[in-house]
Amino acid sequence: MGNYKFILSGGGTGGHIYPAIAIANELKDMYPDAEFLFVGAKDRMEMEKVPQAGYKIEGLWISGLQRKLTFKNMLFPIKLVSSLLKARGIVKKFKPDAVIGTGGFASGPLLRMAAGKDIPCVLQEQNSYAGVTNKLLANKVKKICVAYDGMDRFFPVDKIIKTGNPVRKDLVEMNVSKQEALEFFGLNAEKPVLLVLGGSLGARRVNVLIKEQLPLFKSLGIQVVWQCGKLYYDEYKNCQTDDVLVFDFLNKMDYAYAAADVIISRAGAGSVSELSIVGKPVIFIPSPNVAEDHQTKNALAYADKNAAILLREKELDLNFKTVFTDLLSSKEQQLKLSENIKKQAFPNATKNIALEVEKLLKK
Ligand SMILES: CC(=O)N[C@H]1[C@@H](OP(=O)(O)OP(=O)(O)OC[C@H]2O[C@@H](n3ccc(=O)[nH]c3=O)[C@H](O)[C@@H]2O)O[C@H](CO)[C@@H](O)[C@@H]1O
Repeated sequence: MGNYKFILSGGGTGGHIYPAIAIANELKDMYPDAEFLFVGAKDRMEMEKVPQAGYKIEGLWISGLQRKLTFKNMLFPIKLVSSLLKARGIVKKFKPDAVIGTGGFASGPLLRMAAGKDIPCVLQEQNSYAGVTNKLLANKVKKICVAYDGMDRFFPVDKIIKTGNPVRKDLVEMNVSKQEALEFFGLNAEKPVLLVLGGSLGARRVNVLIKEQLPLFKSLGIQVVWQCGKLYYDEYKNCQTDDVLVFDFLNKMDYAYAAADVIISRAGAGSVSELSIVGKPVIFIPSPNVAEDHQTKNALAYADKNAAILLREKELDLNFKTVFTDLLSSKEQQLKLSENIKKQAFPNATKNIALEVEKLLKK
C-alpha cells in the first residue's frame, strides 16, 4: 500500500468547507501517512478555516457567476481560464490518488481537471437541491454521496449513494459535558441557555429578531449565546451583557451545542445534520434567499416529523414570541423534539464516504 494523496476541494461557505475537513480527518485516520491538499477560492473563508484545521490549501482566482452584468461578471471567463490552468498545474504536481469535491465554485475547475486526467473523483452534495457546480461535474465523477432522497432529479442514479452529510468528529463524539461548556462560556448553571446560529456567515433577519427579543429573553431569565456572523458583529457587539454573549463566529461548536438547552438556527444542510446528532430542541428559521428555497425544504422535512419547529421569516413578527415561550415552558415538547431529531442523524456518514473513496483507490 503506497502513501496515498488526496485533494479536497470546496468552499465559499462553511457548508462546503466543514464536510471537506471531516472527510480529510476520516481518511487520515484510515491512512495516517496520506498526504492532503485542499483547493479553495482565494479570499474566501476556506483560506482561513482549512489551515486552522491543520491542512494546506491553495486558492484559485474564481468566483460564482452572478445574474447581473457586472464588472466582476465580465472577469468570469478570465478567472475561469486562469483557475483551470492553475488547477491543472496543481493536479499535475500533487498527483492525487483521489479527489473529493464538496461543492462551491472552486471545486469546479479542480475536479474537471482531475477527472480529465482519469483520477477518480467523488462528489459530496449536502443539500436536498443540488448545487450548480456539482450538477456540472456529475458526469465526470465516479460516485456522488448525498444526504437526501430524490437526488436522481440531478444526478445519474447509478452514481448516487445516500450516506448523509459529514459532521466533524468532535461533534459526533461530543466529549464536552454541559458543565464544562457552561464554564467555558462563563454561564450560570441555574438559567437555561439559548444558542442562536445564523449559519457560517450569520443571518441578518435572525439577528434583527434576537435583538428585538432580548427583553423577552431577560424576562424569561434565560442566557443567550448568539453567533451573529462576521459581517454583523460590529452592529451587535454592544448587545453583550453577562447574560447575552455575542460572537462573530464560534470556533468551538462542540461547547456551544453542549451548553444549549434550546437552539434557534438557520437550516443550512450542515447545521441540520449537526443538530440531528446534537439532539436538542431546535427552532429553524430557514433563509428564504438560497437556491430553490432549499433551507425551507430541509426544515420542512424535519417539522413534518415533529423533529423541529419551523418558523418562516415572514411569520416571525406574529408567532415567534408564543412559539418560543411555549417551547421553553414545556419540558415534554423539548423532549419529544430532541428524541425525534436524533432519529434523523447519520453518525456514520463521514466513515461511509471515506469508504467509498477507498473503493476507488488503485494502488
Ligand atoms: C446562505 C447560504 O448560502 N447558506 C448555505 C450554506 O450554509 P452555511 O455555510 O451556513 O452552512 P451549513 O449550515 O451547512 O453549515 C454551517 C457550518 O458552519 C459551522 N459554524 C457555524 C457558525 C459558527 O459560528 N461556527 C461554526 O463552526 C457549523 O458548525 C456548520 O458546520 O451551505 C449549506 C450547505 O451547502 C446550504 O445548505 C446553505 O443554504
